[in-house]
Amino acid sequence: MKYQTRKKALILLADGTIFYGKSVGIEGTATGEICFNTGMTGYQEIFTDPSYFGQLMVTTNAHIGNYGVNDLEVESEGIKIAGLICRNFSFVHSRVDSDGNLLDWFKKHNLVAISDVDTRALVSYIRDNGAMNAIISTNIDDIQGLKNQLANVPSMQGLELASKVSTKEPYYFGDENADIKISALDIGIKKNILRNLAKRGAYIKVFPYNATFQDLASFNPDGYFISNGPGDPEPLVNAQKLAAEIIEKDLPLFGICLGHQVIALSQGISTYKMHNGHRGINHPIKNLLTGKGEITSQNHGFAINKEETEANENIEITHVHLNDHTVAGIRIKNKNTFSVQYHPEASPGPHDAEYLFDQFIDTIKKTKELVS
Ligand SMILES: NC(=O)CC[C@H](N)C(=O)O
Repeated sequence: MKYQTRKKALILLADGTIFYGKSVGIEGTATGEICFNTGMTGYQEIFTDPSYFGQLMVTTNAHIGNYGVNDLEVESEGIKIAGLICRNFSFVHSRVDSDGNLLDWFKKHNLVAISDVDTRALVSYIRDNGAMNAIISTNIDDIQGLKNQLANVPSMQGLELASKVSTKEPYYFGDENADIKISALDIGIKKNILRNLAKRGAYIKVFPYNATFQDLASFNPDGYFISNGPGDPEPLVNAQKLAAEIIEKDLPLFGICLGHQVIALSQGISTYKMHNGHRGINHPIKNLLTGKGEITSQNHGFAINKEETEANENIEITHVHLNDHTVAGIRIKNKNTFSVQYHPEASPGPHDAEYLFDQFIDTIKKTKELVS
């Protein structure tokens, strides 16, 4: 498609600010909370990460689409972001193992995407003014109509979205003859978490968001896992109850991101909406148990309350985010539960934190030895 012939498109923020750009070719309107990801690679993994459900993504990488798409580089079936806002959109791509073009993939999923936006100005604006809802559209003439539509978009605070992306039916992942069995609660699980567990010798049964402890326990697992996912963790009362039960019974439990927040809530620690979340693949973390630094992949807009965590004598803070000192990891003292706010499975991102999967498998093995 010729650059000059593309339709004008706009981004209208909840505070009335407007940014203009050009449609990449799919006409329409999309709404959600606007957020930005600073990763320089991994757009396809980001677009398919269920944690982004309900969010309009601004990519700070100046080029999107240049390496095409690959059917294997997905974190779930289908695109999960609500819409894309970028600087330069590549209508041609070049990469030996790509299976196709990003625009064709967007067309297949009917994703509204806007390019030629001054993303540096937009990101600075939302960085300074905080997370907010927005609407993007190729119908640029009826601003009042768009404002009315935007006013009806629910706020991310208090929003339950896990049920929208969770599996409807339980399913299995990995080798059924594996030594270790894990029951995973899917509140928006990324595939690479399952790949990381399976790679370490686990056979996993994945359960829907509303499964009970009895459901998960019926698989006779050696360990339990609570996944990442979209939305506010607070309304996820079923998952919190499940976490509390697993912890109470002192069974091995690992939680990532939304799962980490659910575990904290189950122990009476509150969560809050951050001014702007952490979304990128170079976030520095300090592991307080080893003193070592890690560069990590992150994607979250909520966090757990630090003062309450420090004051809770059953919980130890194991990791902190070095940019803003928010809590990045916890463990329950004298129990086999730990969780992190970031993404050890990366995809995209660095692999510094993969040791957490080893730690989980070791915890499971030790508990198994004690039981047998
Ligand atoms: N990646 C995630 O699990 C995100 C958790 C939660 N939806 C948040 O924004 O904080």
